[in-house]
Parts: sequence; C-alpha cells; structure tokens
Amino acid sequence: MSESLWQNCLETLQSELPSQQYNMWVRPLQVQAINNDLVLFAPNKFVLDWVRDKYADRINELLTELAGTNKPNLKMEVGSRAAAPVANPTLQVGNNFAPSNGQNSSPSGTNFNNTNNVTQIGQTPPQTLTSNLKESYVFDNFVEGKSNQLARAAASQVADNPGTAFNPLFLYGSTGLGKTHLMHAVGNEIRQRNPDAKVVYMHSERFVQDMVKAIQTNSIEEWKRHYRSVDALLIDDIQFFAGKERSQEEFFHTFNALLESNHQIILTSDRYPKEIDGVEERLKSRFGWGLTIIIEPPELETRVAILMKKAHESNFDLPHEVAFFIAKRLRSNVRDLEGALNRVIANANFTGKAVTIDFTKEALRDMLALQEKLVTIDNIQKTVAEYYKIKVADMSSKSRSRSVARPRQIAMALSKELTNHSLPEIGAAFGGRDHTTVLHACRKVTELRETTHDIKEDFSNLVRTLSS
Ligand SMILES: Nc1ncnc2c1ncn2[C@@H]1O[C@H](COP(=O)(O)OP(=O)(O)OP(=O)(O)O)[C@@H](O)[C@H]1O
Repeated sequence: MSESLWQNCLETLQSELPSQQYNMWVRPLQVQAINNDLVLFAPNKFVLDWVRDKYADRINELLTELAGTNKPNLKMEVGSRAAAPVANPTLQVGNNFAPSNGQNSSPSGTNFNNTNNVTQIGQTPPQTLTSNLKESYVFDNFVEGKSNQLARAAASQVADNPGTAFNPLFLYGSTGLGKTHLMHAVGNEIRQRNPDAKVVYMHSERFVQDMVKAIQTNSIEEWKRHYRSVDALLIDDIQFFAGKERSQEEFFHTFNALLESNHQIILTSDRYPKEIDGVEERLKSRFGWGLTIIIEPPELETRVAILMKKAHESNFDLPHEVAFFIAKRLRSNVRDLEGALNRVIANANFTGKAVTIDFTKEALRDMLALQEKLVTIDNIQKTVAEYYKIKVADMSSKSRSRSVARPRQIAMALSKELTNHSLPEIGAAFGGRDHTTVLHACRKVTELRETTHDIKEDFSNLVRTLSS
C-alpha cells in the first residue's frame, strides 16, 4: 500500500539527509494515498516549493526503487490530508495530524487550524497571564542572511502552522543575535492571524519567580492551569532553569501537556540543549523533539543590511561606507551594532556634523578600541592552537601535515575575518608567508565551511570564543 511505501521512503530520506533538513522539510509533510496517487501535503507554499525543488527527484527515485512498476504517481500540494478516521495512525508524518475522534474543534478559538482536533487542557482562561509580546519584533524588520536563514524560515513555518509544524521550536545561539526577536515575531504573527489566540512570552527567570510566588500563595494549581491553557508558550533563555529542580519539574509537566494538545512551544537558549548544564536529561531530550536551530553571528553583508535597515527605520541617512565601516569592526552581535548605530545617530543629531568615517571613528572610539584589543592575531593563534591541541609554534612552522596545516589555515581565515590586518600582515604573522598563501587559506576555509559540517562548527565555535 502506498502509504507504507512512503514510510519506507521516509526511512531512507531520514538516513540520507542531515537531521535539520529532514526535520524542517520532510517531517511536516502529510501523506495520503488516493487511488493510484500518493499525495504529499505540505503545510504551506514555502515548504511545497522547497520540497519540489530539492527533494522531489529523489523521492520519485526512491518510490521507483521500492515499488518498481507499481510506483504510485507522486503529487504534491498545500493542505493536509482529509480528516477522516485514520486507518493506521502510525503513518502520520510529523505530529500534525490529529485523527477525528468525534469531538469537533472547540468553539473557544483554542485551535489554530481547523484540521486539528485539540484536546483542551484546563478550563480556566489565563486571566493573570499577559502576552508580554513586543510589538516591534516582527518578521518584516528582521533582516535575513545566511546565519539566520534557517531559523527565520522555521519561525515563519511555526507562525503559519502553530502547534503543528515544529513543536517545540528551539532556537539557540550567542547573545544578541535575534532569538528573542524571532520568537516575538512568531507570537505577533499568530496573534495577528487569530486575535483570540493566547500567546504568552516569558523570560525563564520570570517563569521561575511566578512559580515560586504561586507556591507561596498556595495557588500553584491555578498557576498550572493558566500555563497549560495557553495556545503558544514562548520561554526565553531557558538556560536559567539550570539547577532549579522544582521549576524544571513543573515545566516538564506543562511542556508535556502543551505538546500533547498540539499547542506551540518556542524556547531559546544560549547553547545547544544537550549542553545546558544543570537541566534534567529528560527535559533536554524533550527540547529536541521538534526542531533545534542555531542562529549564528551575521556575516558582513547581513551586518551592513541590518545597519542600513535600522537607520532607515530611524529616518537617518546612513552613508553606505559608514555602515560598512561599522559592520567590519563590530562582528559578533547585532545588539552591539544597534548600540553603535544609535550612538552615531545621537552624535550626528547633537553636533549637526556630517556622518563620515572619521566622525564615526570618533563617536565609537571606546567601542572600537575594545574590539581591537580583544581580537589580535596572537590571540587567534593561541585560541586555535588550544582548540585543535597543537603547539602555537605550529602556526608559524613550515610543517604541511594536515593536522597542523588545516588549523593554520583556519587561524589565517579568522585573522582576515576578525581583525583589520591586511593579507601581507597576516602572512607575516604566520611565519613570513606570502599574501597569496593567506588568500588561498581564506578561500579554502570558506569552501570547507560550506561543505564540511565539522569545519563549519569549529569555525563558529572559534568565532564565538574569540568574540565573546
Ligand atoms: N536579523 C536581524 N534583523 C534585525 N534586527 C535584529 C536581527 N537580529 C537581531 N536583531 C536586533 O538585535 C537586538 C538583539 O536581539 P535579541 O534580543 O533578539 O537577541 P537574543 O539572541 O535574544 O539575545 P539574548 O540571548 O541576549 O537574549 C534586538 O533589538 C533585535 O531586534
């Protein structure tokens, strides 16, 4: 039968694709066999186009391999499979299909999606919970680049299909890279589409405080009911749960209750779930049930675009070369970029002077000095040597052995990216090498970051260590 064929097909796709891609694009698909057709339903056009473009050929190939001449026709469309009783619920792809059980959608507006029947948990409306959503954090003013593209796409998927696309959505990455912004953008979008939706944003520390207060005032049962009745719960900086066992316990139950009823959860953290110390294993493992995505520091073009966009929003005419100058020097964090821009705007308004590079250097003198001091070639060489467990002297040695040459190339590329030294200066610092060697190293590392997962990860770990 075609649907079990799809199940086999899925197993192969899962083994072939990186898990993030599989979870993001393939997992949300629903399947239905209709006569001789195997229809794949995508939750929206975005996913549909992507799957058609990237995976349809491979899916067709697999269907032929598995079914030979009995291969069904593959069709793809936006939608969800008919909500008829499911013959075999294990055929569900993703967690987005709730079989009809005769209790139709609640009229209270708790459901986002009329193809789902959601079990209501808790009857009390959350009178004491405010949404805390920041209206200014929306998708429209979130600048997209390579470093945040996946996170942005996943967030917009969740906004389109709350509770069903990816649940929970777990965004992680260093400070000031837009995790909170994206989380609010999802919440705002959900509310815009369904003004009755109960969306609650909360910093994890506030969640803990609230809970402690509820215990002290003997209102923990009510507190639980409130949290468990929200349609989307957004908890920021989950790493602050570390060591707070009682809160983790309560959160675990709230989390399960919300997931079971297809209510959306979005979490952020400064690190990968498994790396959060002081949080119970069962909770960490549950964080990974949906989709876990990193947001990385934006690359130069995105930093420039962010500055230009923010200047435009403030009606400030920022010369492109000044945006470039700032973006080149402040690399690790969007919050710092914003701070720098605000400083430039304030100084320009105050002094009435033209915004040139010299003016900007002066306005940002302390910020730039701090940055220059932090990242030196010396520092990069030491950090990279330590990371790869080689000697600092190997950075300048003539050795071409891969175990030394690769880290050396990475250190050169980092020097180019994180300092303002020229190629010849960098070459000189690496044992008197020629500037073309440095250029070659930079190109090689760029290529490896695109093709090799480990190098990509090493590079961003090193950038993070060096920029923090
Ligand atoms: N891609 C982006 N486009 C526009 N603004 C951005 C982008 N990324 C971040 N910002 C802005 O940078 C600031 C910091 O972002 P945000 O607070 O979301 O970071 P964060 O990753 O949640 O940091 P933390 O871990 O410290 O909470 C915000 O004002 C946000 O609007």
